[in-house]
Amino acid sequence: MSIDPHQADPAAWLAEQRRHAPSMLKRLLLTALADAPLAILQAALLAWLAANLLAGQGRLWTPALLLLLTLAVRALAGAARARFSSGAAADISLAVRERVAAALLRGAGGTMTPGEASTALLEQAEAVGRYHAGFAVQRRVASLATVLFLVAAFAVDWVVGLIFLCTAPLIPVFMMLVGTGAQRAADRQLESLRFLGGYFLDRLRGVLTLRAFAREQAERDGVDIANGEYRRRTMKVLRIAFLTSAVLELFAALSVALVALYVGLHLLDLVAFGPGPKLDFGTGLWLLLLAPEFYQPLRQLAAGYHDRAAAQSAAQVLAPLLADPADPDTDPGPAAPTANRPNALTLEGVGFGHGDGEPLFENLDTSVAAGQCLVLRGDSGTGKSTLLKVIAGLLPANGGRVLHDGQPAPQLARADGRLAWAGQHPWFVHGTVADNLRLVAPDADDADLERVLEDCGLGALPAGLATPLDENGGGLSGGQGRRLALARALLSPAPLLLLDEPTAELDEDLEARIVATLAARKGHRTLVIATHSPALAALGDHSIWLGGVSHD
Ligand SMILES: Nc1ncnc2c1ncn2[C@@H]1O[C@H](COP(=O)(O)OP(=O)(O)OP(=O)(O)O)[C@@H](O)[C@H]1O
Repeated sequence: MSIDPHQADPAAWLAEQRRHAPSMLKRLLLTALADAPLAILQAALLAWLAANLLAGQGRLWTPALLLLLTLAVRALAGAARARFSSGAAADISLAVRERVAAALLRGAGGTMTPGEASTALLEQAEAVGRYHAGFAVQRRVASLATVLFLVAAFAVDWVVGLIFLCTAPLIPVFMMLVGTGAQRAADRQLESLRFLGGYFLDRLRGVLTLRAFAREQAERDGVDIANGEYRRRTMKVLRIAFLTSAVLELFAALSVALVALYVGLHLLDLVAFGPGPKLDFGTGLWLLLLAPEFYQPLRQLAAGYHDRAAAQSAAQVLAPLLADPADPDTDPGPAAPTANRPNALTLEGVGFGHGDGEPLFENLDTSVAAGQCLVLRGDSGTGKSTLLKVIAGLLPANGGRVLHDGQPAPQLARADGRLAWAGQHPWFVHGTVADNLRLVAPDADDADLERVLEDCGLGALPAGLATPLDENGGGLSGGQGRRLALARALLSPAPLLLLDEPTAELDEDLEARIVATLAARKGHRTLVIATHSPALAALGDHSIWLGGVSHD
């Protein structure tokens, strides 16, 4: 994946995502904060009721009714909290998912594999929502609730307050200790999921080829291995999560036992410190009931700790992806076309090489006026398609620059209809020929569509405009598919057309027709054509030879 993880600060980006559900998160926080005072009240009412029962006093209705009321309010607050929590998680995940989808459509994902893209859209967007509705809220709730419980405990018995104060930090300290390991395990799990997603998708796409070569069993074994690795890494994350909660349960249980021991000894007058005679049965029971409630928010915080690790791993990928300047939140939109349009296309010292290898081409200079035709020629593999991609902004030039109308070239996906592309392996939507043509000209009538099909030698399709096809062009021959892509580019209103071998593998008559069609478009559109065909190359006002050797 070509995303630079240093483009954006993942931690700041992650924190910022709470803006997608501000009111839901506020309501969630309020209902979550209500739990601690209600727990203190519930424990007090229960202790009051028990003390009155034990003392045989008649005032049972008041504490019993108040207790029922508190239990009901607490249950309602819990239900509301669950509702707001799932609502906030869904809102945030949806907003992040929409932005990820838009970024991927703009081409911001660079060379992300399909598996990486689908993981970003599904699991990683989900992890961000889960973190904000879970751990991030619980962190604030736990700190405020802890202070409230401590104040209540210290106000009644400083020894119990001290036990709470000394044992509470054990939980966050332990969480920090396991934190690095948990983060590493979450990263590795996510990496494995991304790999598995891509691997599985690739095999599904190529299932017919695999079957033809009798490779099903070998590939099934491959999927099993990838799946086993994902399972192993998931189990590691779960092991850390379960182990963490088990240790935290132990801390909490020991601390509750300590409070119980102190209260018991005190009630038996076996300890000589603490508030002394003031600690009666009711107060002792209240403190005892308070103890598990005191550790509850911290335990919930710890339980959500692996959600935090998952969200941080997700942010490492999503933050740079969404830091693309064309993000709807940050992009002011494409620059308005300039009134002065001296050149439709200029290459200034353009060079490109894949990775660290030898440059495919360098120092290319040319200036193509609006309405002219630039032809790219050269032997197979010399870089014609690559140069088209650089001109389209699908690949970044390693040197020099490409100017469209005097402006730095936009990426194809962000060109806002200023350029159209017909590649060697065109993509179609699942539908009819008409559906695919109307992608670029929604208002075109059938006569317009039939005319452009005729121009591209597709006048005799079996079902005409209603001919069905799938996304790989299935339903048409390879040559027909490429000509349909050409027809789509011609139908689009884009002033600059980038065409990759539009006459490849055509017989002479069809080639002549395409050449005539493009000749008729010259003057109205600027054409850049990669081709091996001398007839098509003859249209060029300018040509670039790649590979250095001209065979003309
Ligand atoms: N993603 C990539 N990574 C590394 N090398 C690549 C990549 N894509 C293409 N190449 C290499 O770049 C070179 C130029 O490829 P390109 O498709 O631009 O050639 P071309 O001139 O259009 O060929 P043809 O006429 O056969 O279509 C080839 O040698 C190819 O192997």
